[in-house]
Amino acid sequence: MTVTADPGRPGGRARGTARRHRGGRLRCFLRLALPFFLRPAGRAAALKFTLAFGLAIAAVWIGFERNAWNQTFFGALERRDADAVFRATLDWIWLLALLVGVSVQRAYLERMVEIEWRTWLTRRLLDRWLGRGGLWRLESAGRIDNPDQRVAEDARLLSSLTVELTLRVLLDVVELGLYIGVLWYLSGTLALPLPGGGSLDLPGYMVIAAVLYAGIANLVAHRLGRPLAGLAARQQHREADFRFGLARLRDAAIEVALLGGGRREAGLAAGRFDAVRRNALDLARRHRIYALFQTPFSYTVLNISMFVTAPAYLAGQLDLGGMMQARGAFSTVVASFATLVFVYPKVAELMAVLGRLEAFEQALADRGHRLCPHPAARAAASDALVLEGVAVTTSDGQPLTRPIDLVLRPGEKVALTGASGTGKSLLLSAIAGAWPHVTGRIDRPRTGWPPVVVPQRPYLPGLALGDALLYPADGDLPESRAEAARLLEAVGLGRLVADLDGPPRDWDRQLSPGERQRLALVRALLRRPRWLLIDEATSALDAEAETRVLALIDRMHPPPAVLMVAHRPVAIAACDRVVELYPAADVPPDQAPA
Ligand SMILES: Nc1ncnc2c1ncn2[C@@H]1O[C@H](COP(=O)(O)OP(=O)(O)OP(=O)(O)O)[C@@H](O)[C@H]1O
Repeated sequence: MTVTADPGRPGGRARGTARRHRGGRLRCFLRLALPFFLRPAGRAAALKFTLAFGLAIAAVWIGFERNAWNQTFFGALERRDADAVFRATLDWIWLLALLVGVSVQRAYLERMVEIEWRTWLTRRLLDRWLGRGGLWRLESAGRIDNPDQRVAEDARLLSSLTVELTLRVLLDVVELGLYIGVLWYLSGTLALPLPGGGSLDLPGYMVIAAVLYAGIANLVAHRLGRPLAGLAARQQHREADFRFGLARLRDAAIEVALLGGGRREAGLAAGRFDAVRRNALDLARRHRIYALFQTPFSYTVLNISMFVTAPAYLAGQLDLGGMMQARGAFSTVVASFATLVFVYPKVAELMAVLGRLEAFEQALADRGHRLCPHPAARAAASDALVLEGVAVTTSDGQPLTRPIDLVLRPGEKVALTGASGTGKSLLLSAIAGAWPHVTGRIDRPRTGWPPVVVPQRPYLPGLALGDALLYPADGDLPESRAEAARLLEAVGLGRLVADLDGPPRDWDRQLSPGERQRLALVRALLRRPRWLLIDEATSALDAEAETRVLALIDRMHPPPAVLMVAHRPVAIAACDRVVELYPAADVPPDQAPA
């Protein structure tokens, strides 16, 4: 979770959305829809959508038939015609069965389209976020809040809201097309008396009235409902913060228990939930304001139709039956044309979702934060890692370390030391290409690069041990199984050999920090690195175990070149030489007063 300014709050947009421009959401929508619906799987989904639309129209037709059925049934009853009543009853059963079948199948097809599109969307976002280095790029830049929510929740909402709204609007268009001609015909020509005498002939006046009435209603809906999009975006943001906070607690369960922090965590989580609640209240208030317009509008459409059709009846253009028919047609035209009034809250939610996805896509596409390899790095002419005047800076360019020169040749082992917080881990990350804020020149060796890195915090995915030791490669262990077993024995984890082919386990929770560090080293050595960057990877081991584990590196053929961040004598002694890193603020030793 990167806490950024609330989207939705005036003047408080998330940084990732700051460069949003007009039409951005539409372009983002097209980018997320067209490539799917143009490919074969998407075309099949589009076909399903078309079928769902056809079934929705069929449901409208069945509705008409069921309406007409009333006349048949009650007419037969009135005539006391038992045969006709029986036939009408059979019709009723048949129409009901048809309606159930059509409705169920339509809903199923809609779900299918949603799932297929969401699957494509999710894979696309996962690939761009995780597969192409976006995860660390976005996290390190702090550019975007809750990317996990954008992948999990926003992709789901985008597909379901779009399918639902598109179907609804298409049906409204069909109904509008069906009824507008009927209404025009029934309207006839109204002679409007003019003040100075004479009259103005107004053809299709009911259509004009319906379009004006619905048009104004759409405008009012837009005006009243506009704040809903911002509020919905803020709600999604806060819900995600709340959920992420709870999920992160699960990783720190034992620490919270040992610190006795349960009550405090409950308070903190309640505080985050309070932000959810406050915005939910704002949202509810805005929905109430909106409903104060939408509800009377829905209820009065039929009544208004009475007043609109009455002049034609009074002028003798329509009989009572015609007026009733015109009322139905007028209401349908208004309701279809004023579709925005009915769907605005969902449109606002869709806008919020699109805004979040657009910001996510923009942040992912921002090559300004591309990390691997960073601009300072280039391939060396020689087979050595060469650093010339390299200094690490903060993301806003403040120097953290004094420049350093270093040449690391194959098979050499160099310890990188310095006070805590100097920037040793960041320098290692910069060499590996993961920290872009660096000055000076880094020449990567010609062969054997990229390096294998053993980070300070060992990360072991919750896979079977064999797979966790292959990570990030994806394959079978058999080739290196014997080697893995030998290394596990060598680092004192022989008891885990049986787990190599065992079920997935949560290694991060079930092993001690020292055991995890040893596993991380085993994993690194299994990759037979030529260049090894180690960040205090034996800090949790006792001196004897540390010596034993580090000796494994020397026994490799050929031994890798090692740059190792180290604080402790055992690790430093295992290296050929020591390079010290100083904070930028320190006075260089040669300039220090005697
Ligand atoms: N992702 C980050 N974003 C911003 N600042 C960071 C980040 N990681 C580390 N820093 C800051 O950069 C400085 C150097 O951090 P670094 O982890 O490189 O220190 P270190 O020398 O490895 O420390 P230690 O020996 O305690 O592990 C610290 O002041 C730290 O707060």
